[in-house]
Amino acid sequence: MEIIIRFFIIAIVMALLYVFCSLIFSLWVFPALAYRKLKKNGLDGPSPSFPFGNIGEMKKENINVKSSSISHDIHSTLFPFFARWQNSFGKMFVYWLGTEPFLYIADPELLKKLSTEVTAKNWGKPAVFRRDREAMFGNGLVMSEGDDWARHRHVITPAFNPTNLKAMASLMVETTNKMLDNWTTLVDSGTQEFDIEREITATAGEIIAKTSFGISYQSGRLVFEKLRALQTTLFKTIRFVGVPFGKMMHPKKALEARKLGQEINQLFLSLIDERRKMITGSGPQNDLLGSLLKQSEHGGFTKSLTTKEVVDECKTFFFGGHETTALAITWTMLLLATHQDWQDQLREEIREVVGDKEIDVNMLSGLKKMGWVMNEVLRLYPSAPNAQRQAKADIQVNHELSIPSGTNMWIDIVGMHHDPALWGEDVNEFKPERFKDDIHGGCKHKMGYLPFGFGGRMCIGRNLTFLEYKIVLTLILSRFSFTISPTYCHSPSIVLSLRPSDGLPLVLQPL
Ligand code: HEM
Repeated sequence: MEIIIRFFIIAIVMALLYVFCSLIFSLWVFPALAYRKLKKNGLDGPSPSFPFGNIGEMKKENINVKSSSISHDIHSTLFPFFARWQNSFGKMFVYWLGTEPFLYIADPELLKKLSTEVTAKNWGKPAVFRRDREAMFGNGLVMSEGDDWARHRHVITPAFNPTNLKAMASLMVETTNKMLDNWTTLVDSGTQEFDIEREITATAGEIIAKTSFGISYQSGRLVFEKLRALQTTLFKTIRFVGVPFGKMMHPKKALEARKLGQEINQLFLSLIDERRKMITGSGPQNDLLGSLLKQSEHGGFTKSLTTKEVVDECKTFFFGGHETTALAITWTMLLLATHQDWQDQLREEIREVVGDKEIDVNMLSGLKKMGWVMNEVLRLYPSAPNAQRQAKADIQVNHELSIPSGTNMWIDIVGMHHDPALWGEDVNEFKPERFKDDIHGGCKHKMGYLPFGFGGRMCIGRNLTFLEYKIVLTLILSRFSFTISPTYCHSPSIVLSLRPSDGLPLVLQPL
């Protein structure tokens, strides 16, 4: 008996020792070794402290600046710590989120070199974010890696072919007109001020619900509400991403996020179930969900997605598909409200290109100035303000830089879009004409303008966005003029995407 007890105690001590050593290695030794390797390249950065890394400084400086005047110099207000560290360490340095070192990159030349060294399939996403955002994206296209990513991308790409996009256009027109009819009724009954962010987000939500999932906004509302609640739960609390056991600092929020994630999964599972029953019929199944299901039923082993993967893609598209586009249109409305000359120019262009005719997809390419405006808005206010990567193997960039496998990278898109060295001294001014004869807007480096990301992992939905952006804006500008409300407070903030913290109140006037 005594021997058994002794054996039992030794086993427990060994197990505890193993857990302790694993923790020390994963939280201390491995990150420190990776850091040393990075530093050998001559990289510097702010000094971290255990176990928070540089999170303390970042939180302290991250004050939500609200102002009645509108400055587009948002990098220094959104990321004051990055702006400060750039001044001290340059456009590439190492900082720490908890016990995870991150290579900060705002140098387009380095990105170009990395892109030639690493193919899309071999780029990973930082494990720390994959875990943190699991409830939101699961292992959908945004977060998947390697062969999984290639398979998902292969299955999803056909859903965005020009024929499918064209078929979505009439639903976009119909849904936008419904919003505008409602605005007309409200203006007639005395309302002048509208929260445009809320309006556009609801309409973009309705568009994605109809075009991607073949459901009404009403049916999709529960999903939207839960996704929004999940987004707020995940991104609005003081978070400790990368800090060991960071989720335990907000146990209630972590549980809430998990529960919301499971409820959203369940909602999508019933949606998929219903569509699976329909797919045996011969009706058109060319929306996103129809395409995914068709592929998973008939795509063959190498091309198919499991039901769990289809759910993850649905979440990714429900969220990514409406929020980013809605925000691009919202920021455009702000910039046009404060630049009446551009509002007039776009209206004139619409008169010339569309006239009194119904909008036709083929006309949209003629809206050149609208394209410049969109590019300039996405430069100043990129809906996706950063991109993240993780090296899946050692990367050697010429003889200059050696990045060890496992290195996390943070690509500061806002930082590059607001860099005077790349754009000139007028970098923070709204000047759509930059894009007149140049798709890079006169940026001194082709990789300095990345609103839709880069390389093979570039945004899969960008053509859908161009289509929706031009249709919604054309219809709004044809029926309303707008000015900024005196109650507007300029306070861009990041809740995963870049958004106006307090909405966008505009005063509308029917034309
Ligand atoms: C203004 C609108 C949009 C912006 C600014 C935007 C921005 C981006 C950016 C920067 C990336 C690259 C992220 C990275 O490299 O880590 C990306 C990827 C992605 N976007 Fe978008 N996006 C927009 C609209 C859309 C729409 C409408 C959809 C879907 C309907 C969508 C779905 C995706 C997906 C699935 C990926 C991951 C692609 C991959 O990794 O292969 N996006 N987007």
